[in-house]
Amino acid sequence: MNQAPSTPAKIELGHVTHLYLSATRAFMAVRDINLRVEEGEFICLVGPSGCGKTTLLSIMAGLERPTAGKVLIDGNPVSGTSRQVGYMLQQDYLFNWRSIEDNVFLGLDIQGLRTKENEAYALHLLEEMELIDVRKSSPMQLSGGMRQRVALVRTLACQPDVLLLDEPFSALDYQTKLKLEDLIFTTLRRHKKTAVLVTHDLSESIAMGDRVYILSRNPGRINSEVHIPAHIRNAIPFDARNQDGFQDLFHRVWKEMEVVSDAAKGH
Ligand SMILES: Nc1ncnc2c1ncn2[C@@H]1O[C@H](COP(=O)(O)OP(=O)(O)OP(=O)(O)O)[C@@H](O)[C@H]1O
Repeated sequence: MNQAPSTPAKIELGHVTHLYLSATRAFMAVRDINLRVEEGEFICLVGPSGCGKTTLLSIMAGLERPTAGKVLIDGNPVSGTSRQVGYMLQQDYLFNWRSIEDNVFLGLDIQGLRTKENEAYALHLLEEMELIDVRKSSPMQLSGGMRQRVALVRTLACQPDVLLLDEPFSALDYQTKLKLEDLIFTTLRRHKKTAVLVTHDLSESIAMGDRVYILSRNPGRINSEVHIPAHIRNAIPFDARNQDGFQDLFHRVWKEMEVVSDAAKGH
C-alpha cells in the first residue's frame, strides 16, 4: 500500500466538481474533491445526508460524468461503466421469479461473460458465501442478509477489481449486519479487491476501512481524512471494535461529524 506517488492509484479523483442541472437551476453537489485509493485499499465515505457520497460513487462507477475534474482508474480516464468496477446497493435488485443461481448468472449474461469457467467461479463464490445449498431457491425464500450475500456474489462473479458499496448493510438487522460486515471484509481481502464503502454508521466505517473520509455539504467537500491504525484495520470488523484505540477514533470521527453537521446548519 506504500507505493511511490508516481504509481497510478487504483482510483483517483482530481479536483472533481459536479453540478446537477435542471431546467430551472444548477445545483452543486460536490466541489473540488481530491482523493486517491490505492490497490487493495478499503476506504469509507461518511458525512451528513446530501453531502454527495452517492454522487461520488456514481462518478467512480462511470454512471455520472463530473462537470469538472478528472476520474481515473489505474491511471485511465473513466468514460462510462466498465466491468472492472462493481456496484452494490442497499437494495439487492434480485428477481424473485429466478433462482438464486440464475440471478447470479444473469449478472454474467448482462456483462457478456457467461462461460462455463465463469459459471464455475460463480458457484464457487456461492459456496464461499454459504449459499450453495439454496442455489435453486427463489430469493423470496431468503432472509435480507442472505439476499445481500447473493447480490455480492452476483457482483463478484464478474470479477471487478473495484467494489463500490452504497450502504449495503443499512436495511439489515444489527446482528445480520455485523455478520455480513465480517464476511464482506474477509471476502474482499481474500480476493484482493479495492473497495469504497458509503455508510452512515461511523463505527462500521472505522471497523471496515483503512481510511475514512469525512465529507461536509453544501457543496460536498472533503472535510478530513482519518487513517486507521494497522491493529484495527487488520482485525475483522467485529474484533476491530474491541481493539485499543477504537473508541478514541470513534470520538474523533464523531466530533468531525458534529463540526460538518453544524456547519451545514449554518451554526
Ligand atoms: N439527479 C439529481 N438531480 C438533482 N440533484 C441531485 C440529484 N442527485 C442528487 N442530488 C442532490 O445532490 C446532493 C448530493 O446527493 P447524494 O445523493 O450524492 O448525497 P448523499 O451524501 O449520498 O446523501 P444520503 O446520505 O442522504 O444518501 C443532494 O443535495 C441531492 O439532493
